[in-house]
Amino acid sequence: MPIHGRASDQEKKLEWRKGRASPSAKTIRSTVRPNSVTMSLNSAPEPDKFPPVILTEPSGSSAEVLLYGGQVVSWKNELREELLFVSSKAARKPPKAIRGGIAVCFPQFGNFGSLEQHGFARNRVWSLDSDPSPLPPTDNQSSVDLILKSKEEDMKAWPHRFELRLRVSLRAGKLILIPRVRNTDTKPFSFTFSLSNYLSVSDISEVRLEGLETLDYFDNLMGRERFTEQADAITFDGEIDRVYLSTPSKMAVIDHEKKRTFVLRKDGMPDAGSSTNN
Ligand SMILES: O=P(O)(O)OC[C@H]1O[C@H](O)[C@H](O)[C@@H](O)[C@@H]1O
Repeated sequence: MPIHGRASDQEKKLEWRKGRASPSAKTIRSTVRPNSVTMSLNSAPEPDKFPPVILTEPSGSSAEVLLYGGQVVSWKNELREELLFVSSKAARKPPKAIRGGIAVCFPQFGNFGSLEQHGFARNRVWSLDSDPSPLPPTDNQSSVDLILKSKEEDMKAWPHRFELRLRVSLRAGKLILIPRVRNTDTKPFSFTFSLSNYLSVSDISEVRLEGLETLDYFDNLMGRERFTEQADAITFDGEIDRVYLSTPSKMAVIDHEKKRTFVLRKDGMPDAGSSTNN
């Protein structure tokens, strides 16, 4: 039964998940594009000592990226409309992860392993990356490069040396995230990874997700049992928490009430999670 009636600040969250090994750098690219959107790099000091990086671009859109978690916590279009959801209860400092925006889950997605839910990268303080090569240097207005390196304290739970990089670039109508993992250890390691996008939508009953038809998925609400999607598009009549397998490079989240479509594109991450969160 569809849910009717308004629920402000409801969100639709999509996750992309990947697993890889081998001692080399791996680039994964994902782009989220609403109907239209664009970003400058400024630092505005905040009392919590983790000043956000503000990206802007000429058409007036903007994004806010925190060193805490390497997390995008705001993306506004040229009309200054917020496109991402962040929980009003989220504290933007350790030790708790920020619930919302675009969370970087590494080296574990969800509870697919023995680490804390979604790994530790989302509640560590990242640094600005001064050497993003081989990616070309960015302009300072609309992109930022961040890095998280392995620390001794994390080696107890996950004994691998790594460098996790993230480039966030704002363009007209697009937000592009390029994460890269480098194994700086002497032995291979495996990991799972996701960029968890909390997209802001008007009313979840007015939203449909296209691109996952006929795919197999694990249903986290059914003991991770495997099913095959039968619907033409995913709609949300209640809580959903699934991981779809071998997903296409393009998916669309259509918000009928806001008359807005998010087009999600990805490279290098085979699976996609779909869940509702309030
Ligand atoms: O609340 P978080 O730790 O950020 O996780 C949010 C969600 O992430 C994934 O979608 C999991 O499959 C869900 O079970 C979980 O609720």
